[in-house]
Amino acid sequence: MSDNWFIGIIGGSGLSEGLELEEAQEVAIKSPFGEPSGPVTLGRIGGVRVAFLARHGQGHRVPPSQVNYRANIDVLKRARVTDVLALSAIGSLREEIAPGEFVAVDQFIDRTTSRENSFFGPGCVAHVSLADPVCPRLAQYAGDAAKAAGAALHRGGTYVAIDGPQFSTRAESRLYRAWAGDVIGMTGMPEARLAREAELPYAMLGMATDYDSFRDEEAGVDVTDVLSIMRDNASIAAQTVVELCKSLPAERSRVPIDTALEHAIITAPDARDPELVTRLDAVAGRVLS
Ligand SMILES: CSC[C@H]1O[C@H](OP(=O)(O)O)[C@H](O)[C@@H]1O
Ligand SMILES: Nc1ncnc2[nH]cnc12
Repeated sequence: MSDNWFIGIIGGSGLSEGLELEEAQEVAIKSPFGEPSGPVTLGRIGGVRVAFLARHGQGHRVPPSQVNYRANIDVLKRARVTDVLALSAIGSLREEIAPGEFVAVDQFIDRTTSRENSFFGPGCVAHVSLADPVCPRLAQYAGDAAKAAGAALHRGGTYVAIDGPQFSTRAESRLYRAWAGDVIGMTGMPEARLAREAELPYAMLGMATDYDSFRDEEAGVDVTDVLSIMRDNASIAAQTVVELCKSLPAERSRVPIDTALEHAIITAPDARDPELVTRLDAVAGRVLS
């Protein structure tokens, strides 16, 4: 029994229908940051507590730029998860990352615009470090779990986050390769930023569904191919979560990300906006109360 781990799983396009959890219970958790993508399913896998949230909602209703990333992270924090693993469909920007293969992402380039990308703001300003946006421990466990589930895994990779919903032009795809992007998706940012602000160790396993449109001789990305690879990957992704829960050590030791806000809030206590401070009760209550 590893009762001090509580794993939040954000299921992306390939996992909208959820995971099989023991003692599953669906709860609608309210957030002061608005509507999350849907209810959170709480349960256990082999004694480890798990909270599952479908990023695009049940039945994939929410497009990538309309996902309320703040509410999603806030409700997972309210559920008291200790760590967050995101499972995402990605396009490959590299010949060596073939469709069907998995990537334990470790860096992001954020090309998104107009998404709420911080819990903080006027009346409570905070600056967390994001140099290493992924928790190395969780990425290691998740990568090992993906391999145990039968995935071909690449450890490390830079994820270029775009708004979408359209796939990239050929010129954009070539540009992202020149920027040293390895994979591309529409959801990793601001999700990873917000997890850090909420002091939640975050890792992302990307499941390559296509080569992005950098190959001159090939047609561009086709969503039919993406969905077909996604369906093939879904059972490996679900098994990865099972393997992860099986592999966690009984005790969860603390990591620096657990206290990422320790010295991050720079607004003087008497200059803080009480309304915002109240909204931050789950995300930053540890340092604000
Ligand atoms: C259906 S392909 C495009 C879609 O898939 C990815 O979603 P997620 O990261 O939630 O798995 C990608 O980011 C796009 O939103
Ligand atoms: N090529 C691609 N671009 C952006 N998001 C994706 N998700 C899956 N494949 C993708």
